[in-house]
Amino acid sequence: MLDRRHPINLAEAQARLTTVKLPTAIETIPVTEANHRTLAKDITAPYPFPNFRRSGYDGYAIRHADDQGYPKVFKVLGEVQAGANFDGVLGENETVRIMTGAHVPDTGDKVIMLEQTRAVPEHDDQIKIMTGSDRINITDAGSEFAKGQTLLTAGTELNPGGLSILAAFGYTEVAVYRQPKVAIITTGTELLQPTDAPQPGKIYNSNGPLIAGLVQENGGIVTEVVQIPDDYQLLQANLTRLEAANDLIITDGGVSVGDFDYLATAAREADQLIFNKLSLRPGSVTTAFVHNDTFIMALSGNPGACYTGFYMFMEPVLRRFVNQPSRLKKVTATLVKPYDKTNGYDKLLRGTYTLTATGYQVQLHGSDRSGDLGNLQATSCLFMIPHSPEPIALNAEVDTWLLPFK
Ligand SMILES: Nc1nc2c(c(=O)[nH]1)N[C@H]1C(S)=C(S)[C@@H](COP(=O)(O)OP(=O)(O)OC[C@H]3O[C@@H](n4cnc5c(N)ncnc54)[C@H](O)[C@@H]3O)O[C@H]1N2
Ligand code: MOO
Repeated sequence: MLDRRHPINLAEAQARLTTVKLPTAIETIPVTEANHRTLAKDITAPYPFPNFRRSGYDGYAIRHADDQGYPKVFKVLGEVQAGANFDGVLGENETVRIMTGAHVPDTGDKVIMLEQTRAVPEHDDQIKIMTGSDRINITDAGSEFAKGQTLLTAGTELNPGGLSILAAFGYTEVAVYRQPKVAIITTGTELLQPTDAPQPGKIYNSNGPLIAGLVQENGGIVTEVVQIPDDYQLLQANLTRLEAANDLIITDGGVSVGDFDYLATAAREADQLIFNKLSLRPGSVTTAFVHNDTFIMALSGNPGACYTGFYMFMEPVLRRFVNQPSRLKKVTATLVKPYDKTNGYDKLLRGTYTLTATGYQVQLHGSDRSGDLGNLQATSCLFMIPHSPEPIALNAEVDTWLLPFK
């Protein structure tokens, strides 16, 4: 029997997904592995930074009292390399040669740059400072961060800049949100293994690598990509097995109303059905449900629908798992290429965009068909043609989502 489904629109489907409980958790990992991970706790400065008075130049450290009457010869008490410390005391017209980044002696009040000095022939222990300097050329201890100051706040997605701040304070480990473990089940008796020879009626599994790449790119850990024929027992067995070891499951195909669309059956029997019909093309059959406490995103088998469905529904879930908003940037763009078809459903098309002086411009790139995949490489945005009995006007303003990593 054909079950009645209740289509909802994109916004409603996305809103429902934000209420799904996710098994988020915090883990501690090495800082060296924390790029693009989300901080779970504020990071504070364990000590002032810099934690010593630091020379900003290669030159000579002198006392204020001696900072006059140039040109003048100073006695050089020693040399302070970056990393070294000079324990002595500067007396009248005494100096130390000091390198950029080195600890300035407590009695040094100013650093005169090397370029403002001249050697004193036959007196290696002397230096002639030719002119003074308005600038101190010393970075004070604590001038960038005071002890206890917040360096990075919880919720920050770390990048190499943030990692360098952590490293600067000697942090080796950091508390971050755990990445979701994601299993992918592709379904279809028509699917060949990559090593199989082409056969009539059969196709290679292109959505498996597509979804796996998208999950990884958006912060998930792909634990398995399973390929099964249309078989309800096999599907159930795999769902049960993978639910036990994963945070999220993405399935692909078998979600429509056909005789072998077993994902639709599984969704009907789920603990919680979130939606199983969208008033949106492609991907009207896209389904979401919770089974054995695991969120399952059932994407359409049609490659174009699989792709748009991932970005609209799965990417925000993956990002929420690590406490981050979606990376898709929603903008309004001007439709600069005619699109003459009408549709009872809203249409989400694969496009390319440019940013001009007057704003974003968008156009369909390649095919608008759900079963086509030739434009997935070049697509840089998705844009919405709202349902209407009339074709959309050229230069109409359309909702557009700029895709990440494109
Ligand atoms: N009687 C109806 N038939 C269909 C309807 C409908 O409302 N009534 N909806 C159509 C629409 S719209 C879509 S979208 C598809 C959705 O189908 P499924 O998501 O259940 O996917 P399948 O039927 O399994 O496959 C659809 C298509 O995609 C190919 N496919 C499947 N898996 C892969 C893969 N891993 N890699 C590449 N291509 C794949 C599959 O061979 C089919 O060609 O249903 C319509 N039918
Ligand atoms: O829902 Mo389907 O619109 O062809 O992808």
